[in-house]
Amino acid sequence: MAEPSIHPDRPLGHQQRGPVVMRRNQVQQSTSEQRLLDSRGPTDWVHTDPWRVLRIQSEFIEGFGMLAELGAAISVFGSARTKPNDPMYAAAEEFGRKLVGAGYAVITGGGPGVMEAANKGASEAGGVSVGLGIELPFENGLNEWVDVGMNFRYFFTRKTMFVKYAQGFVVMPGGFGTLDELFEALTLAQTRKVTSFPVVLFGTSYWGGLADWLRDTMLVDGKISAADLEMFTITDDVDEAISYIIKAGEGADAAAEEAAAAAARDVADADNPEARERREAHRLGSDGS
Ligand SMILES: C/C(=C\CNc1ncnc2c1ncn2[C@@H]1O[C@H](COP(=O)(O)O)[C@@H](O)[C@H]1O)CO
Repeated sequence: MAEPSIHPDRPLGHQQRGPVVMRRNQVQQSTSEQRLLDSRGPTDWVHTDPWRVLRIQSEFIEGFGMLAELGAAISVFGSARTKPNDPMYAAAEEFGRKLVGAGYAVITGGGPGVMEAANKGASEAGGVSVGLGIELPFENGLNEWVDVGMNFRYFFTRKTMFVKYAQGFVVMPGGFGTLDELFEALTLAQTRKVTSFPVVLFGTSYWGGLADWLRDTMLVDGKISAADLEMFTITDDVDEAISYIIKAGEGADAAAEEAAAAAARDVADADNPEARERREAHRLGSDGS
């Protein structure tokens, strides 16, 4: 015997799902909501790609939500293995403190080593100390100096946050993870996927060999251009690094203001072409050309 219709106003053998009509043997015996609320049934869908896409989306949403109002920030990258007695640990801590002094929030990977040191310096200086952690098989969790943090499941979502919310990068000595983050930043800037930002490689003896190879091999072999080598600077001086970042930030602000003024002029000129001609004539007259 047929089950009674769950929609008293619709006949058996007829089903409407949004704009879709189903009749006769196409009628589903349960509603979407029933299936959503029913905990029985197969669970392998949690390991399927469509479900992963939703998890990835939710990481972007959580990350964007957490960082949207962060303000100016600098990402500090570097080895997870740097010990507290290493001079680079002290330097990263100094970076954390001085970046906060210069008005920046500090973003790290939220892990141990250099990340912990930079978070410690930033937190102790009373600034915003951000940790974007990553779930790893040998999970350590966020270091204790992270004041605003999130643990990401996916490296690529997390890397988007490092780039989207930072106005510059400090790269301390590190391994594969650090190189990955450095070259992601350089590639995005080189391909104009992001506005160019300052990148400081800290530690001349550590990074010097890499810089030499980039110049003597990559550049000579035509795999990069000379301008690409100007996307970063190398130093052993924290104050010099911070001045470089601040100066680049001022340059970027001035360029953004000029671009906004030019856009406003374009809009005004579209309404008033004579004003544009007068301005152009004045410019040509005043520089003598
Ligand atoms: C290796 C150990 C723990 C790893 N824990 C990490 N937690 C958070 N972020 C990490 C971790 N490991 C690497 N990263 C990211 O890569 C960069 C450092 O990698 P490297 O290979 O050590 O240079 C760093 O900036 C992080 O974003 C146990 O000690």
